Amino acid sequence: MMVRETKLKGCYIIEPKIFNDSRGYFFESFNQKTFNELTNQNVNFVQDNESFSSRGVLRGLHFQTRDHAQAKLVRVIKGSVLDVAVDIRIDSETFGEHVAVELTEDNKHQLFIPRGFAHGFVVLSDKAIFSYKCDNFYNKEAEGGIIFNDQDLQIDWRLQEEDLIISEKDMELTTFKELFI
Ligand SMILES: Cc1cn([C@H]2C[C@H](O)[C@@H](COP(=O)(O)OP(=O)(O)O[C@H]3O[C@H](C)C(=O)[C@H](O)[C@H]3O)O2)c(=O)[nH]c1=O
Repeated sequence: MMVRETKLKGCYIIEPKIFNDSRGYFFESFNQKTFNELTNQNVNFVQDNESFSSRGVLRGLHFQTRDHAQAKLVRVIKGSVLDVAVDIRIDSETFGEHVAVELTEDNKHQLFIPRGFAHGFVVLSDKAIFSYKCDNFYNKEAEGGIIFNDQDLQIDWRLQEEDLIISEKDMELTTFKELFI
């Protein structure tokens, strides 16, 4: 497993070691000991999620507030997505900055997103199965979000806006500025 920290402190790209042979492939999609050693974290994941989406679906940007904040370890089992993590830790040197990482069934890369981030992704392939681990439970009442095309965040989602498929809920999310004023 290779781990490298992004420009956002505590946010890591993980490249698992893939064992290919004549049957196909094997890799450890998560190993708590290796993960905690290489990322210097002590994360205890409690909930696994999976979503299936078609090309153009954009889920996010979402977070959970205060004690319900979630760290996530995200990956793609089928297809490809552009995964975006936004640093919304108000005391962070990279407050308001984001990383955008292509996660695909071929590269098998994973992104660890610590608590204090907003998260979203857009599907670049025809279909995508997105799988992720959370270190805190879902809490509907604690859900928050930032509109995908926020003018201050300036996220390049790669696809044309007219090709995006976004839920009504996500189209009503607030702006970054409104969150912190
Ligand atoms: C997140 C979640 C949702 N739900 C229920 C609530 C809704 O009835 C249904 C769909 O939820 P939602 O539209 O919020 O799903 P996504 O848009 O994929 O939300 C996720 O999108 C971005 C990418 C994230 O990082 C978050 O994990 C999460 O917010 O599943 C649950 O029962 N448990 C859960 O943990």
